[in-house]
Amino acid sequence: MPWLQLKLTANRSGTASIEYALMKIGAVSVTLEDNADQPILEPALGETPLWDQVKITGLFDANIDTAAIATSLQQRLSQPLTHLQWEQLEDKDWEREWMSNFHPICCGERLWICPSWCAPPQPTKVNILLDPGLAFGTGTHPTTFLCMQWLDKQLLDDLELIDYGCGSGILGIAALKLGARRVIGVDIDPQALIATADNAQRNQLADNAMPVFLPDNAPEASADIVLANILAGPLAELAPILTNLTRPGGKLCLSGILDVQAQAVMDAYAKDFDFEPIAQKEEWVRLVGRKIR
Ligand SMILES: C[S@@+](CC[C@H](N)C(=O)[O-])C[C@H]1O[C@@H](n2cnc3c(N)ncnc32)[C@H](O)[C@@H]1O
Repeated sequence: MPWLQLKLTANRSGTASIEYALMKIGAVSVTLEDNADQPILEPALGETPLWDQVKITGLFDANIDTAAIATSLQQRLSQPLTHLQWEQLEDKDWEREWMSNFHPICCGERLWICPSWCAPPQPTKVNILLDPGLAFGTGTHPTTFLCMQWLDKQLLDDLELIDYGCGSGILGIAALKLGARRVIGVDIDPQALIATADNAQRNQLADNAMPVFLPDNAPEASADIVLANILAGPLAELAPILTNLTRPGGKLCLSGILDVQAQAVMDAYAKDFDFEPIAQKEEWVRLVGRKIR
């Protein structure tokens, strides 16, 4: 079934009321995007909290009366709306749309990520077979790639790791296939825990090699390496927890951080960690620190 998208732009102050009005008049979803190529910055780190100009898209069933919807939207708002644009959107299997962009990826000397439906191009390398399902983590995103590149260079034999914010389980599974003894996966999203368990099985890992937990149920025992690819704000907030989970002398690998946010995140961990030089891919950085006490 095709859909209709109503597109319009608004300034920052008008966005919330338009979003609310669109939902009230029957939009099945509302999407907000930056209209001026400004980075997403998080208020917790003292940066600009929102974009100045926002592109708003309301998604509607194709059978609606577009003129009636536009009138009804305008009646709910105090500011006049201009440049309303309707576009048809063909239906697709949206949950699986990303699959067409997911190809085998080489992450260094040893490690490859392969979609579960592809034959590995280098069968003798360490291939991670992956179907992220509805969870984040295919390696196509720079934040995941930076962590995979780091893991590729580590000697992990017999080490214990924690993959905090495990998503598809990609990082923990890679660590296990590179020789780690055990990885604990933690995520706030139950879908991620399912995806991680499925991917661990797909990669023929032993049943108990990567147990997964919601944060409240996660074991408090520390590990040799803690990986966390989340976002700068949550990483800064999680500093006490991730610090406790890293053994003295152990390493913490943080990703999901924009270059402009790196210092603020390092500051949150500075008391307990010595950081290596920052690695960067596009506007994203990876921070690796050794726990000094
Ligand atoms: C960017 S994805 C990373 C997934 C995967 N580790 C990777 O590197 O591709 C971030 C994951 O962290 C999870 N997450 C976000 N906030 C969290 C929190 N406070 N505690 C645990 N997990 C969290 C999300 O549900 C998501 O699965």
